[in-house]
Amino acid sequence: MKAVLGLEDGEFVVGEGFGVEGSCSGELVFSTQMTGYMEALTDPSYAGQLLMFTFPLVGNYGVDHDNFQSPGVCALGCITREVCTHPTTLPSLPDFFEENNLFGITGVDTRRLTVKTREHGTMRAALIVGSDDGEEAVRMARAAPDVAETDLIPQVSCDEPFRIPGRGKRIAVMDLGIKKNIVISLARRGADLYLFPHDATPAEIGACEPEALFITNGPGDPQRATGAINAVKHYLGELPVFGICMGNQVAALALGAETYKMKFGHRGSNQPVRHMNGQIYITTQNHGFAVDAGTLPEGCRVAYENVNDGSLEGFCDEDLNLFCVQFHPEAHGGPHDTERPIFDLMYRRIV
Ligand SMILES: NC(=O)CC[C@H](N)C(=O)O
Repeated sequence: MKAVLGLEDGEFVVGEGFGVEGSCSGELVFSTQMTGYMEALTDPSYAGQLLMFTFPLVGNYGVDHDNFQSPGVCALGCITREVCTHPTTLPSLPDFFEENNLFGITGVDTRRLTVKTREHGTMRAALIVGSDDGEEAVRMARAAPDVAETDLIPQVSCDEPFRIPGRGKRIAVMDLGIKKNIVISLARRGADLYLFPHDATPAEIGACEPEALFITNGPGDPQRATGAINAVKHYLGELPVFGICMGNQVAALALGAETYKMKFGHRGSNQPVRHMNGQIYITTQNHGFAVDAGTLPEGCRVAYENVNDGSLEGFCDEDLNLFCVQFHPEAHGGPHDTERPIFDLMYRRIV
């Protein structure tokens, strides 16, 4: 089956399709992770994006549902150099894509397209499976809305509040598209979790009598997370506030700081961050927006920065008991270096 990937700059690449015939368009992003392709594809923060892997072989250990970070694939499409059709025991990625009506393309020089994305900045793209009409793919790419104009959070947030009971501290979680392993990391510490939809009001959140507020990861522009920004504004200083990834950005916005769109973002399981004490950690990341550290108000302290580009990777405010990170300490996929220090620190801060 033919497939074609079109870019907004007019280039198109013809390859071999997998999954089902059809098309999608959105932002083309690359991940440098070497494993963890199912964790990434099912990460709700990839909603609205076509996910391209720089690692040349994807799917070589099949599809294991234990790795899923949400019930299904959230990325719009999957772009690979080579996809494995015969993993040893588990179902193959192409078979899974076919059964679940998903779009994939293989035979693409993803490293070249990654270099191009790094030079040009993130582009809109369209993937058509079942066709090699490159001109049409380019047209679709150019017609795709900008990610900052798309309401992605409601697509992946829970519809109704729900509880994941634990014997420990009560944490209200604003679900902007939470990854399963964040739930696991919090539950492992005994947390009694109350999850709320993205538009829950402070009063609705308050009904569970939380001892802390946690803002999750999520897709798209953090400025669209207005419910979460309001919740942080409301509870800041009253409850400890924690955030991961979009949660970090939301907390900064609630404090009056600014976020910006990065040229091509950080996505992968090999992103080095430096704690301000000098220690380097290798982290999992998936973000295209960042907090402008220079706009953080007085009282906030930068806790982590990215080793590659110096961008903000975490900050805290001791007086307000606020602590957030831009990277993903829950990993999955990726190294577990920061799971214990970050989640232990967050949990210990709940008094
Ligand atoms: N993983 C996330 O929470 C990503 C946050 C936001 N969507 C960004 O791209 O920066």
